[in-house]
This record gives sequence, C-alpha cells and structure tokens, in this order.
Amino acid sequence: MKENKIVVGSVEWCSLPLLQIPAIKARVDSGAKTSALHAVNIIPFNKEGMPYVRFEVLPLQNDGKTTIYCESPVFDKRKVKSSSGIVEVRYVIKSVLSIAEATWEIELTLTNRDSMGYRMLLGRQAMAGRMLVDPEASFLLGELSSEVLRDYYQIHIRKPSGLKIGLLASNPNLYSNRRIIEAGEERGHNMEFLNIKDCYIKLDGKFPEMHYRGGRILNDFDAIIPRIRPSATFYGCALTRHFEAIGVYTQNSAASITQSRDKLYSLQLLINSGLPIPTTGFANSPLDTDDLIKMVGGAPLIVKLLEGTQGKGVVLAETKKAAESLINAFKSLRANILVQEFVKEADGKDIRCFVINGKVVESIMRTAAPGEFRANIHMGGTASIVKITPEERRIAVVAAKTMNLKVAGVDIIRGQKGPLLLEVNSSPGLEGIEGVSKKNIARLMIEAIEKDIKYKGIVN
Ligand SMILES: Nc1ncnc2c1ncn2[C@@H]1O[C@H](COP(=O)(O)OP(=O)(O)OP(=O)(O)O)[C@@H](O)[C@H]1O
Ligand SMILES: [Mg+2]
Ligand SMILES: [Mg+2]
Repeated sequence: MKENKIVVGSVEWCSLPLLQIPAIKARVDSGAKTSALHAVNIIPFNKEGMPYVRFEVLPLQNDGKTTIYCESPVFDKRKVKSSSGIVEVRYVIKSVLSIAEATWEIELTLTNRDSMGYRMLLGRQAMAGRMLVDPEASFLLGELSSEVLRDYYQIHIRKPSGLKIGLLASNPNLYSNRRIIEAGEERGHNMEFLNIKDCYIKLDGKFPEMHYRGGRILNDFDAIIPRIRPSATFYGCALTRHFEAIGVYTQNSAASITQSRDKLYSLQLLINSGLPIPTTGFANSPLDTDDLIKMVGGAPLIVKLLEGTQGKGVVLAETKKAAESLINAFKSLRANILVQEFVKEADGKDIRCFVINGKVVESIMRTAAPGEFRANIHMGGTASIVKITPEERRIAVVAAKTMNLKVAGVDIIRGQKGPLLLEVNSSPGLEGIEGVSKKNIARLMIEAIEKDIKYKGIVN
C-alpha cells in the first residue's frame, strides 16, 4: 500500500480550505495523536443553538500582521497535557486538510501555545493510512516562495480599523465577558480576550513589555478592560498596572481595583467622602468581641469577610451567642472580617447602581429569595428595574468617584433613615442587569472608552 501514500518530510506546506487558510507550514509530529492549530483570541459562542468557536490564525511564522479570522462548530473539548505537565482544556474542531492534491477530514485542537514557532502540528490521526514520513527531509511536496505567499495573503493583512481593545479576564464563557467582546465588535473594534493566566511581564527600565503565552508581545493595545475575579486580584492587578506602565489606557485602574477589593479600606475611603454606611466594626483580637457586638447595636448583626463577593462571605448572626461564636470562629481561622449593623428594614432587598464615567446608567433592585437576607443574584435573588431617588443617585456617583472607578457597581440598601451604602464593585456583572434592562450596558462601557481616549473613528 506504500504507493498510495504521500511521502512527507518533517515540515510541509498544506492548506485548510474550510478555514480559508491557503498555506500553512505544518510540522509533522508523529509523537502527537491529534493535530493542533495555533490560534489566538479563541472565543466560544452559540450559532443557531449550536456551540461554535471563533478564533484568529496567524498562519505565517514571524508575522504578527497577517491574520485569518475563522469560525467553526465545536466538535469536542478535550483536556490535553503538555510536555511541561500542564493540563489545558482545548477546543477540538473538524476541518479539511489539503496536501499534495489530496483532501480529507481531520480533527484539530486549537491552542494558543506557540509550538516552537510552527503554526500547525500534524499528528498521527490525520496521517494514518495516508502518509509516510521521511524524518530527515523537509518540503518534499515543495517550498513556497515569499512571492506566492504574499499573493495568497495580501488581502488578509490586518488593516487598522477601530480600536484594539483587550479584555483582561479569566473566563471567556462568562456572560459579561462574552457581551463585552460582542459589544466592542459591534462598534467596529478589534477585540481580544486576554486570559490573565496567559499574560506575563517584562520589567525593563527602557523596554518594558507585556507578553502572551507563546511569546507574542502585547504592546499595541489602545485600551484594556480589566475584569478581574477576586481569586485573581493579585496577578490581575499586577498585569493591569503593567499595561498602565507601558502607556495603555485601562478602563479601571489597577490602583482602584486593588482598593475596592478590600472592604474595610473601601469603607474608610467612602466615609471620608461623607457617605452613609451601616455602623461597622473591625477588631483584631477576640478579646474585643463583646464590645464589637455592642458597638454595632447588638444582635442580629452581619459578619462579612473582607474579601468576599457574590454574597458568599456575608453571614447573619441572629443572636448575641451566635454572633460571638461566629466572630471567634472566623478569628481562629485568621479570616479578616467586618462586623456590621443588620439593616432589617432593607427587607432582603438591595439596589445595584451601575455607574459608568460618573453617571448611573441603570439601577436594579435585587430581592432575596424567600428565607434569605442576601439579595445577590448568585444567592437566588431576582432583579427588576428600580427608580432611584436623587439621594441614592448622588451616593452611587460619589462612591464611584471616591473609589476612582470608571465602571462600578454600587450596592445600596434602604434603611429606616435613608439609603446606606454597602459596597462598590469594580467588575460588576452584566447578566442580572442586562436581563431586566433595555439598555445595552456592555456597549455603554465600550462607548465610555471611545470617549475617554477621544476616539472618533466610528459613528453609528
Ligand atoms: N448590613 C446589612 N444589612 C442588611 N442586609 C445586608 C447588609 N449587608 C449586606 N446585606 C445583604 O447581603 C448582600 C451581600 O452583601 P455585600 O454586597 O456586602 O457582599 P458581596 O458578597 O460583596 O456581594 P457582591 O456580589 O455584590 O459583591 C447585600 O446585597 C444585601 O442584600
Ligand atoms: Mg462585593
Ligand atoms: Mg454586594
């Protein structure tokens, strides 16, 4: 059967017609089962109810400008262990390989790992029954001249249009992240999802740089939208700070995000601006628990972890005894906590004001599920649009300004004597609010960036 097989060297040119990639240099890698395609900006989406993935391929080595925009149905998602032992979940697509005038269907995993500069690896599965490898040779099926490549790729050279905006976050599947990418693309911008864990920093007095997995340098961004989840605060803020250092606009600054993650520090700043908050205590030693409880008006009271979110670190202690044990238990775990007056009149409701560039663009009221005092959507709360009072609006605007946040989610509860500020979030979620609002909040975030950096390119 040898005669029918294509003999290939260790490197060959091939093409992927379904993805409209006319020529890509593939490294023949019989050590790997599945073939891999080097792709960036890999973003999942749904098309007519089916899982799809959108990605960009830079088909030519050492060429960061020639970009092919691809989309494909998702065939599978697989865990792949790299040679360094790190497990990565990769999308698998089915595509057609064309080589030496033969074509057949192959599976391709998408990876942003730059495999020694090769944009494609051809694995055993794709070759089985069809190819023989002569490992000493390369380009047995012919080399392509730079003229031919230029002809192929001329139309694919990225033309500057719109802004280049990076979304610095952890999960491209998250509703908020998907919406921000979508809204940016709708405005004609070049949106890229930058995974926090894949960015790294070059600190250098003269030539500081931001790098991305595989060695790509990320220095040409016009703006970065940091959406840092609490568990990634330290590294995410370091990256945001570095983008600032290399002159990139960040929608929320690293300093403001860092500040907002510490509830105690935030409250200190907020009361300095004269904003009303529920009476709050903080103590270091369990010896002071008794007085701490008295300070906030006794039980029932609220205990909050300093770095909690989605309502997870917020507990209600109904009695003095319960409060004592709760506070002392947290202390013995060395957790940093706040003790706060329980505002019963809030009646399991809170108001989330979404602030962008100093304006409340939308407000919703969240109502806690039955038997629950926390109104968070993640705790089963339901949302509806609410008309806020001028005082509530003022509190939200001053709070965002005090925290120096361009985009903020300000939480307020309605107490007996008026509104009380609970906290200011630096990555407010979009799902709850867009679910009930007619406004395109993600688009408003993008427009705020356009305004801030005085972008006049696109009108629609
Ligand atoms: N002092 C209080 N009195 C009454 N209810 C409160 C009080 N503090 C918090 N709550 C309720 O618990 C919810 C969660 O509290 P808070 O917003 O402080 O925590 P969080 O975990 O940071 O939430 P988020 O996801 O909004 O960041 C509030 O939205 C509110 O419904
Ligand atoms: Mg919070
Ligand atoms: Mg909250």
